[in-house]
Amino acid sequence: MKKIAFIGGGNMAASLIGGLVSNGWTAEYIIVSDPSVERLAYLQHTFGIQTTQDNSAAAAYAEVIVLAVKPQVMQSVCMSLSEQVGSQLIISIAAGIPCSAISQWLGSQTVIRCMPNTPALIGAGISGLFATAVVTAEQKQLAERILQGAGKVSWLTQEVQIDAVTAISGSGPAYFFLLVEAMIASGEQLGLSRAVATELAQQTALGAAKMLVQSPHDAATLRQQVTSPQGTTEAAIKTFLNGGFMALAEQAITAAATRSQELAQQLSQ
Ligand SMILES: NC(=O)c1ccc[n+]([C@@H]2O[C@H](COP(=O)([O-])OP(=O)(O)OC[C@H]3O[C@@H](n4cnc5c(N)ncnc54)[C@H](O)[C@@H]3O)[C@@H](O)[C@H]2O)c1
Ligand code: PRO
Repeated sequence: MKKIAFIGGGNMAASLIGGLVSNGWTAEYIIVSDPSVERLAYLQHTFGIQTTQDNSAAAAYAEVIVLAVKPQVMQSVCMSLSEQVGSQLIISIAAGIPCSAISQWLGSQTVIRCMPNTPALIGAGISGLFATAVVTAEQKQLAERILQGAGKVSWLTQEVQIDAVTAISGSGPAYFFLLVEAMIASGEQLGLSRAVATELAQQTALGAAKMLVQSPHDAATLRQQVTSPQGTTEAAIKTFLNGGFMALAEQAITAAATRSQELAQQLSQ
């Protein structure tokens, strides 16, 4: 078991820490640094881990450093840690920041870039991972063990693929939440109470997601199985498709990937 430091203790760090602890990682081997005293108190209370406001102390303690601050502060955080970084494995979860920038700011080549997603909080996430050439097979295994508590892990062969991962699974939960918001609003308009519309939409999302992962059929077949000829589903699906749903979804997801590339250009200069 390795000592892990999380630099930044926000939502995503808490999701990953929750996964680690519930998978049996010793809480005393995890330290998190964050400027917010309240946040640290919450993390300490919830997971029993060590906490500090001093990023350098956390980095010096650890064998693995997980960079979990917002992309906009990553440069200053990394540069202030360069003295403490030696042989540790670095795992960055920041959107848009390339390994080359992190290596340059920290003075370390041993970098894995990772794009998790918020279902990590309940162990149902998926992370896309890219390792630089110097990262060993053993270090890749260690990164997998750290991230598996949060869900599945998928290795990428080219760093540029992280932009697509960000657009599909990183941002993806928000697309489903948006559809559920629209379903609840429509349910209310059609005369249901908000509570009933919410329960119907939530359980439908859960059932559909479970079918997607458990059924041998693909999404299109599952959709066709709900859609009776000239029935109610067909009326809705036709309205979606005639309104340009497929093109709009592709446009939206491409916008996320493009934004990931833009962040990489802006934040790594
Ligand atoms: N939320 C997501 O869906 C998601 C998904 C994948 C990747 N990410 C990436 O994860 C990273 C963290 O995102 P989040 O959603 O957890 O954000 P967040 O705002 O919840 O967490 C960021 C944390 O960093 C702390 N912080 C700020 N300045 C700091 C400093 N100088 N040193 C140490 N800590 C500092 C903040 O107090 C905060 O607790 C981002 O880089 C984001 O791109 C987020
Ligand atoms: N949340 C981050 C963003 O919106 C990265 C993927 C999900 O930028």
